[in-house]
Amino acid sequence: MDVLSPQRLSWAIGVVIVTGLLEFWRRLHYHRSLSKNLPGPPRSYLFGHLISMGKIVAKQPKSAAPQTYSMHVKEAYGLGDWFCLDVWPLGPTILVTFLPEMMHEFTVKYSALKHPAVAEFMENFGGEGNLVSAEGATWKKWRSAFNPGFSASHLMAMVPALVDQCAIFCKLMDDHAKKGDLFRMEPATTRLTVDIIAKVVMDHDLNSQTSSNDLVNAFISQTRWQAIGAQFQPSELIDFRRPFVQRWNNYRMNRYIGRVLDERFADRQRQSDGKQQKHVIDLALTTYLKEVKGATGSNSKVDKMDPDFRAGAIANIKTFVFAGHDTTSSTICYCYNYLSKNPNMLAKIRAEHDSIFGSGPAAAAQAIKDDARLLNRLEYTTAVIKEVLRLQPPASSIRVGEEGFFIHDPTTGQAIHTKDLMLWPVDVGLHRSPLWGDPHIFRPERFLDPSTNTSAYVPFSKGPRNCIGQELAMIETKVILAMTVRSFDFEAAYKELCSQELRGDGSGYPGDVEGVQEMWGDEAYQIQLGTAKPREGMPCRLRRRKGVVG
Ligand code: HEM
Repeated sequence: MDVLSPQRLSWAIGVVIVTGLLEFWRRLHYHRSLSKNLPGPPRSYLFGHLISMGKIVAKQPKSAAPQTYSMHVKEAYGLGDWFCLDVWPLGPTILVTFLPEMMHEFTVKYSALKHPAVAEFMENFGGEGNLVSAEGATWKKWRSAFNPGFSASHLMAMVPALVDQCAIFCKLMDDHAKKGDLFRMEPATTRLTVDIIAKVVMDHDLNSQTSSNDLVNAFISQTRWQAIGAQFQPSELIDFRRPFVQRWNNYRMNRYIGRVLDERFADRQRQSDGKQQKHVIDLALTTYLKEVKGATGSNSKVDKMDPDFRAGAIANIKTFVFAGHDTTSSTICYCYNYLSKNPNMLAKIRAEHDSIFGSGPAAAAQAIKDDARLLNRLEYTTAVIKEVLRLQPPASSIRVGEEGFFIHDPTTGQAIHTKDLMLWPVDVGLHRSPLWGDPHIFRPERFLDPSTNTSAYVPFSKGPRNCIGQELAMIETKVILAMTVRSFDFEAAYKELCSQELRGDGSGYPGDVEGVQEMWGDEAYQIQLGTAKPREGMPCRLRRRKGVVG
């Protein structure tokens, strides 16, 4: 008998189709049962919340950052401060919360595991074992190894190097001011912050502000080709070039960082005094050498790096370079934008810099180098940065629920079983919650008032998985503001998006002027590009302030 007879083939195909449909239906039923008794927008059995979500997304600017959608869903459907979004099969069933008490339950009181979407996102920016998505013993090992690299004393010691990078940035901004040209601020702050983080993490000069650097070019390309799952643009999922470009970029990053790591390892083997340094790269090597020598009980030199260790170290250095620049660069852009729109606050921050560094901006760099502790006196500047991070937080934590783990509505006490839910404390929602009184208003003074309730303020997340680089981010943003806000007047130039100067700048931004062009009255709304960034890279013009030297 013919094994592959037409009848048998039809039966086989039929069985596969029916099995597939049954499996689809089983999963659909399971996901719908997760969201069945939870609050959320109007829902249907077949589409879950997809239709309700789609209506909201359609009213937003085309490439708005997904983290902003949940706020609009809440407003449009009159929901409370936590609710469910069942978007299966496009994604997992999400429990969104804007409540600090609820977030506390799964980030501080109990640190739930990161959602698999985090590892998927980090795959192309870090890789296996990276600190952001690693768990358990691997995370613990790396976090405790790297913590000393972010101690206050080490960061203060790094300040002169930061000032040198900022001086290059000031020179570039001065050139723009002299030309009076139209340019995008985000690519410039990205190159500044990536040069800073490479210095802090690898003790290495990338010089990307003034020349082309392969590592930085690979990072920028990787961000543009975004990991699947970070953007809700279906067209991106079907671009056949994506996996090839991402792999190529990963190869370039690994090759570059691998070379720096190998050189450092060789240098270290040459140094007989085993000089203790606190750059992330040195801390990684110290951990390794301790492990190897501990295991063999030997004091002799270790000639070769174990390939597994080397891959883990590269993944983590890459992660630091990514996480350390992608978020801070947009924070700096937003600082300029908010200050330019609020002249009273601009005057206040300038007055603070005058009083602490003396009246000429040129003197600030040397003053900071001489005494980095001056940065601790910048109270108003700190409040401005905090307020920028409140309104425009670049990232949130995303966790996964588990069997037997419940979180609670703090008002009603309702217990929610978290199994198979994505737990998303959306920073934008927490930061624009009614708890703040005037949530959509830029008012740095709130952070100077001890009576302000800041429990919902979580730009760096909370608990053991909070941001390891938060102090560095604050320090570098303070340095850059201290060295620039008194020299230049900044003006966002969204009205000039169609200009040839921007269209031909090779930045990759789309120059999109179709459809809705603002969110919460702000044209510089966040889009998703790596982490959340100012739309169109914040086109702007700079002018040198009249009568100011330096
Ligand atoms: C304004 C700047 C920054 C913001 C808003 C920010 C925000 C965050 C947030 C929300 C998390 C938690 C992510 C999660 O739970 O999945 C995080 C984690 C992390 N951040 Fe930052 N970050 C900033 C700057 C930096 C810098 C400068 C560095 C590098 C030195 C850095 C390195 C990291 C790392 C390695 C983690 C993972 C920590 C862990 O899980 O142990 N970040 N950051």
